[in-house]
Amino acid sequence: MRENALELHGVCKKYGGFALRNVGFTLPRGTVMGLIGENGAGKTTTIKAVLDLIRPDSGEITVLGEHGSNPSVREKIGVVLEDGGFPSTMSAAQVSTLLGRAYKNWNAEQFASYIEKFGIDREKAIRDYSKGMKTKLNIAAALSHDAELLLLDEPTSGLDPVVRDEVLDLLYDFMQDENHAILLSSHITSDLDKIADEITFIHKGEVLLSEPRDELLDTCGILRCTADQLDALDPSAVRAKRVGAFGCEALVRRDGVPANWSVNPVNIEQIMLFLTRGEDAR
Ligand SMILES: Nc1ncnc2c1ncn2[C@@H]1O[C@H](COP(=O)(O)OP(=O)(O)OP(=O)(O)O)[C@@H](O)[C@H]1O
Repeated sequence: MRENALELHGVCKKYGGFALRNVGFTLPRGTVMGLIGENGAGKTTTIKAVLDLIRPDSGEITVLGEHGSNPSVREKIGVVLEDGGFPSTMSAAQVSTLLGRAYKNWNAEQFASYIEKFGIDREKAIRDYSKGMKTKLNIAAALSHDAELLLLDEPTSGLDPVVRDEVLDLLYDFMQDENHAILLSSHITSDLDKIADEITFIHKGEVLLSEPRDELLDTCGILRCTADQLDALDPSAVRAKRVGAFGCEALVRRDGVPANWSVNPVNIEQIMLFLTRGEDAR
């Protein structure tokens, strides 16, 4: 069996008022995983732990079969970090020279072609870029050194819908190699609807679910019912609920609800809202 692109087991990291608690998930090669969660849930902290930019207090992380600090592994990871970036005085041409020294497999022609495709002036200093241009530069860099795993923190935020679609197409092309994998954090759930095979949902530093997206959407739904009906259900069928004065809404497993009850389809955004804001049922 092929090794996983990424494995996290029991990863803990404590800051003053925040802690990652027992974070664990597995990203198989050939898979795009969307890492979702509200602001401050711990997505960036998780990605930084994978990159060995912060040291977890405990737990194990394996990247492409090795420890993330291993230089040969770092070569194979393409990264876009929200607060990462290149010195603002540099131009795209200078970034290419810099990365040509950093990566053995740096492909200057490929980078130049992305830069041209994205309409970026090679000689312009990054400080004069728009937010979207900076993101595009970072994505071009991540895709230009023969990486096998992309770790992308909010790669499409700040991009207009047309460029967002272009970026998703590039990620789709990247995934044509079945050895490749992508972990991508995003608030833009419509992007995840287009590209993610798996969804990992992190809430207050804990993974609440990590499942194939289609299975999640097929097996779950929204039930609108009375409090008595909700109480009559097997508790294991109810993943989250909201109880109001005039009725209840619950995120349910379809197979735990009587066949003659109507269960509405659910999307990723609704699941995220339920698990974040609904009463915790499980
Ligand atoms: N170096 C640090 N020292 C102290 N606290 C930190 C540090 N880095 C992150 N945190 C805290 O950890 C929590 C999680 O932050 P993180 O950036 O991982 O969230 P996130 O899910 O990526 O959020 P967002 O969607 O807003 O980017 C936050 O409360 C943040 O303030």
